[in-house]
Amino acid sequence: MIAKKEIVILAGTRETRKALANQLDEIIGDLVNVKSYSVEEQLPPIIENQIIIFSSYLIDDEVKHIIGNGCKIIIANRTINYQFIDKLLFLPKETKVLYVNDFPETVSESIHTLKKLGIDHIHYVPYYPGKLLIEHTEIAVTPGEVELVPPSISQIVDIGVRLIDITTIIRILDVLQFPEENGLDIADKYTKKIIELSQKLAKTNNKINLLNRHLKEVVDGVNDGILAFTYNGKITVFNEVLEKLTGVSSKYAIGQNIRKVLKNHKLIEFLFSQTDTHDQYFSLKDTDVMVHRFHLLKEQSIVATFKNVNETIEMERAARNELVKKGYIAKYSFSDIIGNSLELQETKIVSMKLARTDLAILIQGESGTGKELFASAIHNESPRKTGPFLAVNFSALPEDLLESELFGYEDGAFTGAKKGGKKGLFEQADGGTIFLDEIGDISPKLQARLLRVLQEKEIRRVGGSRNIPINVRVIAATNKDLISMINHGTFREDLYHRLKVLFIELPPLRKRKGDLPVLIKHFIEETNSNHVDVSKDAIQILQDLPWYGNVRELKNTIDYMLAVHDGNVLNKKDIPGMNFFQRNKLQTTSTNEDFQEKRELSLSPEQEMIIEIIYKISLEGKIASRKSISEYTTGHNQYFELSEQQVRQRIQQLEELGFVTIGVGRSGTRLSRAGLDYVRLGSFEKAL
Ligand SMILES: Nc1ncnc2c1ncn2[C@@H]1O[C@H](COP(=O)(O)OP(=O)(O)OP(=O)(O)O)[C@@H](O)[C@H]1O
Repeated sequence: MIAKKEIVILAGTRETRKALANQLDEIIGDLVNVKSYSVEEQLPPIIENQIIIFSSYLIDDEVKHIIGNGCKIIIANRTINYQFIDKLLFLPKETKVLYVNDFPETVSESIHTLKKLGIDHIHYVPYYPGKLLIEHTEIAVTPGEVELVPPSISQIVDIGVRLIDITTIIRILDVLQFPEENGLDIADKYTKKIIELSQKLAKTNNKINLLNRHLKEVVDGVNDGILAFTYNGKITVFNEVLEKLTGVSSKYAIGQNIRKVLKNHKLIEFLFSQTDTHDQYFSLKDTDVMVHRFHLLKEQSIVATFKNVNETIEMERAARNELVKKGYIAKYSFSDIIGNSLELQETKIVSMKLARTDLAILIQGESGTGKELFASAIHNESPRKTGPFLAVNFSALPEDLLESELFGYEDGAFTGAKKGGKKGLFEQADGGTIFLDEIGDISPKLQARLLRVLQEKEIRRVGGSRNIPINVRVIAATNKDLISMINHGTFREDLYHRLKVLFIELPPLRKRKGDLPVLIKHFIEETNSNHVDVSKDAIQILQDLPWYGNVRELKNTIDYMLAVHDGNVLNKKDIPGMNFFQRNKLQTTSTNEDFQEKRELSLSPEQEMIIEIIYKISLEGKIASRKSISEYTTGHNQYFELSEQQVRQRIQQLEELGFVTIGVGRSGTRLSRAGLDYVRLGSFEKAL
């Protein structure tokens, strides 16, 4: 085997030595052995009879002492390292860069090569150690001499050590006396490297195109018009929405000067201005838009967005409708309020008339009489029926929570406040109705705030400083006697008058028992149990009950009976036991109730029934003994069935209350004056 020929590389620095040795190894390594030394590391003793490559003529002085006899010196022509050239190609046009190398000669040589190779879109400022930095640059470009870059420069583009050019390589082969084919082969290898670079660039280019397409789709997909232009006025982004808004095609607009595309001088002035940071309204063709813009300092560009104002209003409306969907909807209308009694019919007729005004309404009525039902029906009958209907219950929430629920809060109003603040119910009910349920439970602090809202028709969020106008109709409801609260100083009279511009009083169910059969039928139908009937005696017993819990209690009773009944009929056995029912009218704040009211407060339905029985028995001329009372209950209503022992207990209680007197021996029990009054005043009209 013939020994491989050998060449020696002598370079100034280790970096250069390694890079050049690698390069030659890669290209002609299969033909020659490559040895390499650098001045910076250690040079060999005298070299004789060798082909020596100098990395540059500049090292001549430093290496000439080791060059012995019979050596052939080739000074390498060096060119830019094509592998990293893309780093320069990606720098924007006209970028000023500091070109850093070790000597003035290498610097000017390199810059010359770069320009000759067509990489002339950037502006090179020469720099080598010892040179004064006069011009300010942010980017330094260096062929592997990173440590020579002045520390003031933050961004370094290392384009790698300059490589030996193809002419030098061909010369080396020539001196080594390789045949011509070898040279061609090498040239191909060299070209292949350059093609690889092109491939790399093409790949990057593809990626960029893809990214650009993607970005264009994103920008076009956005609902707003988007515009970007350089400080010189050249348009770089012009999306589809903006095409529609302006009637100008993006193909024409992009690359064009903004002044040629948008004719509205005020708009252009606004887009360029740096002082006014607020958004502004403009008219584009026939659309009103809200324009927002910001500067991209690094890109020396301005970006602007154009929002269609009509669409924004439409969006707000949709958001409001969404609110309505989320339960802020008035579910009932007057046709849902069941009952044929004169009392209810009259109340409905008056309420319908009041609905059509825009005035505040106070609804008074015992619990379960349908106050919320009426409020909802009034809203649906009012001109605000397409707006939201929001209900808030003053007995359900603590004061602080109620305050922020009602009036909303600003960002950071309190710990845990949602970022960006929150709209309160008054703001959310804009254009609609707010129903203030159990208004009698409102705290003094909230009374003061509510009064101000009703007076000013403005709200101020918790922690906020601006007043927000509101357009809301107020319907309040209470089962408390607000007048007596005013007398006690617990309810503000001025607030009362603001709430009670109009007034509706809902009659309790016991005052309109005629409504019971239709209500019962309605509640049965509501559960889709249309085939179910109610027996006559069950209806009779139900009508006898005092219904202190009103229609809600009746509804619950029917639900119970439907749950426990067998077959197709609700019977008296399905009526729940006495404990199921509300025993008396809920405590109201009242000071001047009459005697009748007092008795209602203290008597349970069972006690009322016993009084009625005693009265009946005495009407028949008989003695109301424990036995006869007990028998009476057995015959009439199994749910009030009382043993003699139970009767004894009950009449003792009634005696304590002053409604009966219990005679000694066989004389039985009689109604007292109060007991007789109770029956005669007719707290309930029915007879057992
Ligand atoms: N006339 C009626 N017709 C049909 N359903 C009724 C009627 N009155 C009340 N209801 C029903 O009775 C229940 C109680 O009514 P609502 O909640 O409106 O009473 P309320 O007076 O607001 O009670 P509270 O004061 O306890 O809040 C509801 O289910 C309602 O639908």
